[in-house]
Amino acid sequence: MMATNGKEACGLNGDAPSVSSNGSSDAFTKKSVVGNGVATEASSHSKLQNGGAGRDERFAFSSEPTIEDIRRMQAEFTDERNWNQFHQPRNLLLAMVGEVGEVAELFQWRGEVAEGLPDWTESEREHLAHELSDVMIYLVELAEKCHVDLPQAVLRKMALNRQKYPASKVHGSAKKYTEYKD
Ligand SMILES: Nc1ccn([C@H]2C[C@H](O)[C@@H](COP(=O)(O)OP(=O)(O)OP(=O)(O)O)O2)c(=O)n1
Repeated sequence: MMATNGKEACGLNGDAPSVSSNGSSDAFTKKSVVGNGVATEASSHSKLQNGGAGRDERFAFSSEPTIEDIRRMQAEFTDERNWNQFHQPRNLLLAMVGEVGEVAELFQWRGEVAEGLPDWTESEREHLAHELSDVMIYLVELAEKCHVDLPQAVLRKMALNRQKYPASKVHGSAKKYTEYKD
C-alpha cells in the first residue's frame, strides 16, 4: 500500500521552516512518514507506468529500519569483524564514493531513465538496491564517525533549504538560489 506523501504533515510545502532550534520539527510525527510502509509491487508499478507517481501516490519507504537502526547494525557488523581499525572517516568517505560510482555504472549509457525504472529487469533493480544500500551504509557510518546526528542534521538542512528556496518564489524553476534577484 502506498503511503501519503506526508508533505503537509512534515511542513514541507510552505515557505516557513517548522523546525525548532534543536532541529526537531513540531509538525514531524512518525505517522506522517509512512503508513504500514509496504509498497506492493502491483500498486507501485502500475502507478509508475502511467507516467510517474502523482502528488498523492508517491512511492514511499518502509518505516524501518530507521537510520539509527542502520547505524547500530553496521556497528555490530564491523565490531564482529574487528574492522573498526579500518573504518576511519576518510576511508569511509572513499568507500562511499566508490559505491556511488557503482550506482553510476548501472545508469551509464542508458540515456534518461523513467521513474520506477519500467524498462529494467528485476535483477537490475536488485543490483541497484544493493549499490544504493552500500552508499547508505557507508554514509550513515561516516556520519556516526564524524559525530553528525544525521536525522536531526537532515531536519535542520531541510529547514535551511526552505528558507533559501521559498516555494512562492521558486515554484517551477530549478535555478540556483544565487540566481534570483529580489
Ligand atoms: N571493509 C568493509 C568491506 C565491506 N563492508 C560492507 C559495507 C558495504 O555495504 C559492503 C561493501 O562490500 P564490497 O566492498 O565487497 O562491495 P560490493 O558489495 O559493492 O561488491 P562489488 O564491489 O563486488 O560489487 O560491505 C564494510 O562495511 N567494510
